Amino acid sequence: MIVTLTMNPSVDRTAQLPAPLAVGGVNRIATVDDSPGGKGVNVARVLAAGGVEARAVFPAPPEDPFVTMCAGTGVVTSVVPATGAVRVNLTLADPDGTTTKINAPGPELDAATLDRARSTIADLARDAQWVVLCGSLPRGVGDDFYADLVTALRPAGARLAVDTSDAPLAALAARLPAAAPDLVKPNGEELGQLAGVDGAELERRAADGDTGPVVAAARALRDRGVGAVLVTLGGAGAVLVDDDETWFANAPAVQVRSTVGAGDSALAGYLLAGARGLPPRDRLAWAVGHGSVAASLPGTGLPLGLDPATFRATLRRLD
Ligand SMILES: O=P(O)(O)OC[C@@]1(O)O[C@H](CO)[C@@H](O)[C@@H]1O
Repeated sequence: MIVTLTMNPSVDRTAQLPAPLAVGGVNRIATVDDSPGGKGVNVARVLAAGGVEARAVFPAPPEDPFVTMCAGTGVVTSVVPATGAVRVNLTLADPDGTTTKINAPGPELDAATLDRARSTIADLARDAQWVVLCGSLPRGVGDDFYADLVTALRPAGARLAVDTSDAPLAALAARLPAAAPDLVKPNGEELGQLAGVDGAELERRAADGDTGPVVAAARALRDRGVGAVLVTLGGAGAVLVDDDETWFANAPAVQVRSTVGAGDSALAGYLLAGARGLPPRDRLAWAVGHGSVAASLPGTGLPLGLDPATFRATLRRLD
């Protein structure tokens, strides 16, 4: 079983605009769609559709519409009882696939909810192959939350993945190697935050075809105890440093309709390939395959049950 934890889940509301977003102007909406989101929820949905037993853990009031929305997707959940309503995150989708995301802060969590979340995840970790800690932390949760959890869950034996950004990511970086996860999945900017280098420069260089700085930063993280580093670089492809192998994959040419959920789908693809015992090369191919299909779907569209024969990334070994 793979367990995901999303401390700040969200109803993802996608407003499809008939014309490009006019900042400061009046914008009309063509259609609106709501789906259950939050990084760990997305990961669990893709895993379950790929045939791997998965469970999404998140705090929410048990009667929150978000819980019903999740049930409608069939994803298995453990709801940690909380009081504040689940946030609504807005995606403004331009006709050309450009997305503008406006993420709400989410409800403040109290100490009792945090304790319940920690004990729920600790119980589930005992029977899990992976525990995947995902997304931003709402108010009331200290920046060290993930770093503390990685340390606390280590004796349970499950492998641990972290996909977050900003302050919680910086807190994790400050605690390496003691709190080193088995897997991190940063984008270029987050890799910069983790490795203490300029992420915008990493992304610029990768977009120009030079993945050298990304590879160097990812390898530096391995040297600091992180098991594997899967870096998603959007249209510039992806890099995986894993099992002492370094691989690059180009981004398959797809018509991008919404990048929301693409990183989560890439992470799920990596885990799906791993669950089949496949080597790093295939883990990266599956990651990129899932990520690119997600990017081709509107809103928080997820690749649910893909045929691996359709993965078209070109891979290059870099070591
Ligand atoms: O605010 P966070 O937790 O960083 O990100 C939340 C979020 O943007 O991440 C998912 C896409 O990765 C969406 O389903 C969701 O709206």
